[in-house]
Amino acid sequence: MGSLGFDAPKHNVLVIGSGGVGTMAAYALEKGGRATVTAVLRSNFAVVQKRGFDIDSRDHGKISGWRPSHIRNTIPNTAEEAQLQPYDFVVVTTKNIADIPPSVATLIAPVVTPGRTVIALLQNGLNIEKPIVAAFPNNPVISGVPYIGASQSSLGNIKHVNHDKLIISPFSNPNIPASRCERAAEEFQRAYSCRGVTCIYEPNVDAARWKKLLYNSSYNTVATILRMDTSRMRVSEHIIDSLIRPAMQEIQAAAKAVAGLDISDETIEETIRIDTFEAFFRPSMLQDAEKGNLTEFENILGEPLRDAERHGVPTPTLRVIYSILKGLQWQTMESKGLITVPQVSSSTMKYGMRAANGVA
Ligand SMILES: CC(C)(CO)[C@@H](O)C(=O)[O-]
Repeated sequence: MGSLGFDAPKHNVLVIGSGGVGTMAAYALEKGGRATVTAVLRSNFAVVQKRGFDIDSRDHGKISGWRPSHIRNTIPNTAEEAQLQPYDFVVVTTKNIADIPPSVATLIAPVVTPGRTVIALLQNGLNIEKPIVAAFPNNPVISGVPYIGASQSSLGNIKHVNHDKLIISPFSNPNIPASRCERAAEEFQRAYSCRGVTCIYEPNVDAARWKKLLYNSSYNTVATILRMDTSRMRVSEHIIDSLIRPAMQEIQAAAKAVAGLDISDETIEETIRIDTFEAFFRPSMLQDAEKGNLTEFENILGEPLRDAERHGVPTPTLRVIYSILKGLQWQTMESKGLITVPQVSSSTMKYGMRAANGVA
């Protein structure tokens, strides 16, 4: 295990992304005492450099002025910055926007030491490991499925409303022994574990990922379309009965057909009630949309939908939700200048035309 650096007193860990999930991950890793964390911050860098994070956490209480061991406003380059030690773990907590570059693989390339760095994807969705395993064939890639309800309410202010439960699993990588990926996942689970959080090792990555999709494919997506918190959806009843539960049941059928998993009806009902009424929780995809950001709808909904359709599972609810979200993503791309639509009507302006930059 020496080549993974697991014999060192503390792991050298890089956390990329410092919103709710990333900051709480950095906090748990430092609190656990087995990691020295460097966090890569973007929009909140100046604020956090000056006064640290203010965290209001269900598990850790109110913490003022907290910073991880090191913060940076750029992704390091371990080949060019001679003073940097190779990272044992690179933890990715950014949103995974599969349809728009730069990809996660491009983002992390400068910090992955071939054959050494363990890449931990603390992100939602399905098949997210595929491009990472392809780009870094000799590095273990591990899965983190967060249940945490953490968000950045304003720059440097983190609100964390659900108990932090993180499910860690090895992704399969045909190029390296399964036991190496398992040991990497177990070691990360140990490093993340600290008083207040529940970090669980789940050997079956499909079980962890499909179960979380119940929530993400339904609540995240419908909340984004309706701009509505999950408490109001439950009060309405019909949103649950005609959209949320049917979407979850389609994920349940897909999980069975695609991965052989049995998700019970009881699990669906528990997932419908996972947020407390008092939280008036706005799922992360809705928060992204409200900030005018692109959403990770392809990994959260597109991938399970395509897998389901390949296996002949009927998915009428998910298909409609997906099509609307694809339209919303198109609008966001236009507002960000990623798509240019001609403003003057012409003979070339027609159904299916490619927009000026070729994206349509
Ligand atoms: C816990 C959760 C599934 C529901 O609030 C969500 O907030 C999350 O992804 O942490």
